[in-house]
Amino acid sequence: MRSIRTYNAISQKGLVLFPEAQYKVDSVVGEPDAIMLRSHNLHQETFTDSVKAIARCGAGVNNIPVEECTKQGIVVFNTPGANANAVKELVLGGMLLASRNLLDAASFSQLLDTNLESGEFNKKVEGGKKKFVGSELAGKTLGVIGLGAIGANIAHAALALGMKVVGYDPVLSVEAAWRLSSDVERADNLPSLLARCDYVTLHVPANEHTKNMLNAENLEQAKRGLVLLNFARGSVVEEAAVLAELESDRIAKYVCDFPSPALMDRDDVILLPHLGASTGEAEDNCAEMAARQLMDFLENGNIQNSVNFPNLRLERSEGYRITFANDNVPAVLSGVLALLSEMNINVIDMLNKSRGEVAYTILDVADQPTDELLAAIEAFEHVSHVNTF
Ligand SMILES: NC(=O)c1ccc[n+]([C@@H]2O[C@H](COP(=O)([O-])OP(=O)(O)OC[C@H]3O[C@@H](n4cnc5c(N)ncnc54)[C@H](O)[C@@H]3O)[C@@H](O)[C@H]2O)c1
Ligand SMILES: O=C(O)CC[C@@H](O)C(=O)O
Repeated sequence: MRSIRTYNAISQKGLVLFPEAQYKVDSVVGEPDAIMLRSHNLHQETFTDSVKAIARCGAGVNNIPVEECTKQGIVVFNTPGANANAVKELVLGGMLLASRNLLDAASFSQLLDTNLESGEFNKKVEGGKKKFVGSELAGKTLGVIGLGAIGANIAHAALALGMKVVGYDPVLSVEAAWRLSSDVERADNLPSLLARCDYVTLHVPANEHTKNMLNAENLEQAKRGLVLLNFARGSVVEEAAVLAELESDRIAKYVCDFPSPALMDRDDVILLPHLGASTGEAEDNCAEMAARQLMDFLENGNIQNSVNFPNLRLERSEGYRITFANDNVPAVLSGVLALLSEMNINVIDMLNKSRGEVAYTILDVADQPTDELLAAIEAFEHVSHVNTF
């Protein structure tokens, strides 16, 4: 019986995929094979030796100590793209909240005096609406910082709304570049993007390279009246710089999915409670994807959508499977293959990939691996986490 320790409210659509006869899945299991979570912070936690994998139901992995996990041989997964549509729709909502003064207009309507007779009531409605005159998105320029799953979706939706789109993503993957419309203009740096855009939205991961990527220095270059949207993480903007530019009216509105005390009680800030991925559809997608990836890893040793291990998947053929991780140094795989050859064990199929300092191998062999064989592989210098399936 394998066990999965869960944190946060994870959609049942994902959890029910684990067959009850083979998996115990709950929030209290003691020595889990894997952890499944959403935004729970794992940075202060220690992992028992039983933990082989962690699956983040979502995109951001800044709540997981990924480097430490790599050192411990724990494979960390996320679910790329699974909540991208939900975030795209909320960002469009955020743009409209800002451009049409929707929150103030809605509270004005809620507070209308119900005791007025109908003529007076309608006069109040028609008289009040002048305060909420907005502007249209069509014809305006949107800057998208980070053109991955969410950024690309937003860029395409904005083009469909008649906006011009400028993108900035110096580390864009080839696959992401293929998905992107050629109508998205490229900015070579952040000041040039900020100077051209009426709206700017951030969709980068939170890490040491993106910390305070919008800051006092580059926000000074922003077009006056900018609407800034942050549905990435609080840390990607320098909050004090945003507040200063709100004071100077260079930034007209800041729409942010990550409330903080300094941002509260301001007419020019719209705060949402980390709601980007909170749709039934996105929660289902993320949980299903995370559960499938965990099962494929725990049952077959396949790795899909890992953020710290190489991604590799080998269809099960006949025979038995051995997997192992190793430091990415020469002669480890050849040593293991020589050992198999000495023991007269036929390799049916094989896959080996490396990522940074880690390599991972899947070997399908004809004979059932004995404990001695597995121990001999584990005894190789640089090899760890030998498994058989
Ligand atoms: N508000 C929410 O609820 C919510 C939901 C989902 C994701 N997010 C956040 O949004 C982030 C992006 O999600 P995604 O699914 O689009 O991820 P993704 O990996 O598909 O895209 C991220 C993009 O950022 C780019 N990037 C990385 N470093 C960069 C840098 N220094 N400058 C410019 N671009 C850079 C990458 O090349 C990639 O194209 C997540 O990491 C997460 O923090 C928030
Ligand atoms: O689980 C959530 O509600 C948020 C997920 C989101 O922040 C992500 O990074 O995918």
